[in-house]
Amino acid sequence: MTAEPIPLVVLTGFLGSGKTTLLNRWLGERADLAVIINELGDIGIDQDLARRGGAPISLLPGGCVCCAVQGTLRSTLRNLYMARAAGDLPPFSLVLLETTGAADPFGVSAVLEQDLWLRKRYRLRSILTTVDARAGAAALRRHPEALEQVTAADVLLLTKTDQAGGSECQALAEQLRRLNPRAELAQAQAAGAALLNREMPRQCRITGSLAPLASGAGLLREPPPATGAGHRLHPAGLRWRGAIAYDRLEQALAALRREAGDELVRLKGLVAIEKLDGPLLIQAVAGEPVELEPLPAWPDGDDDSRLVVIAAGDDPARPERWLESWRRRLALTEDSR
Ligand SMILES: Nc1nc2c(ncn2[C@@H]2O[C@H](COP(=O)(O)OP(=O)(O)OP(=O)(O)O)[C@@H](O)[C@H]2O)c(=O)[nH]1
Repeated sequence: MTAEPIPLVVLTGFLGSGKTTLLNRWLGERADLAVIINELGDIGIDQDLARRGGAPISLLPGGCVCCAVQGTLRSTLRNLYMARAAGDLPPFSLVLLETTGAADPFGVSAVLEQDLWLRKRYRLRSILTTVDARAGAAALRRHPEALEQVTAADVLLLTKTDQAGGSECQALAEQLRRLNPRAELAQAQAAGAALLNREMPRQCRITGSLAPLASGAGLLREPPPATGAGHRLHPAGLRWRGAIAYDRLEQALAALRREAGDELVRLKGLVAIEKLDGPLLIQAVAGEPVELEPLPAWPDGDDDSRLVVIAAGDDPARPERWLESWRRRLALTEDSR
């Protein structure tokens, strides 16, 4: 085999930090990408929001590529390579992997390092990490996953700078430089898809938890999970049929946020609303206001309403309970989970 390995770029960043938004922009700028989208839960929303264009998009639901679905990442990369070689896919020149917002990017590089077949055919080109200019500092304090993503980055991309004050951005930028002095720091808004071509010198792999370093620097206020404890971020999803009235949706959202408090780190949904043709896209990041956007049509003809919530904490069953309350509050009957 003489062909050059295909470059792989990892796009990571904490939950809701703007990965899919950036991915969509880049998909509009270049047509030579193959994309893999990894989602924490079984019900995907990002895949529906990703601008299709001509790019082949592979979906990896059900857990993080760094741990739960490492095997699926391996087979997805193999399949992509074989399909390209057989001419079944356009001759893409780069694979862009959007991780979940909870992923450890080193777990992704481990997949390539440990698999000889893949190592000959793919080359990790760079790790790009989005950091929310408003919510990023709190995420770094609360979630070890956010810290891992920042420390692993070759490029740190500040998102939502349009919503943050200058001093807020400045303070976060200084914190990021301290945490990862090796990484380049840029505004996501100014980062064009040409960034994907940049070859980053590969750093040595850091093994073991980085959390003690950060705790020492006074960055982590909450204890990190014990080694091997897995993520403390838990997804749950619900699908149902039937449109609901807009005011009932508003009430249900308010009740969900009251019940969940600051354990709710991410909420995404596509919901059928009475008198609307397409779905209402619902998004919220931590304590930020809920964003609602009517879409003109249901993606891929799948017109089930669906809602995904992601909770932080030690009780993996909590988000299921929030969705149970949601279902009862809205009297949803045709649950097709
Ligand atoms: N104002 C503003 N909003 C943004 C920007 N980037 C993303 N958002 C909003 O932030 C929310 C989350 O954006 P996504 O791109 O879905 O974030 P993500 O990192 O893919 O989210 P997960 O896949 O759930 O981890 C959405 O409501 C976006 O519209 C930005 O630069 N400015």
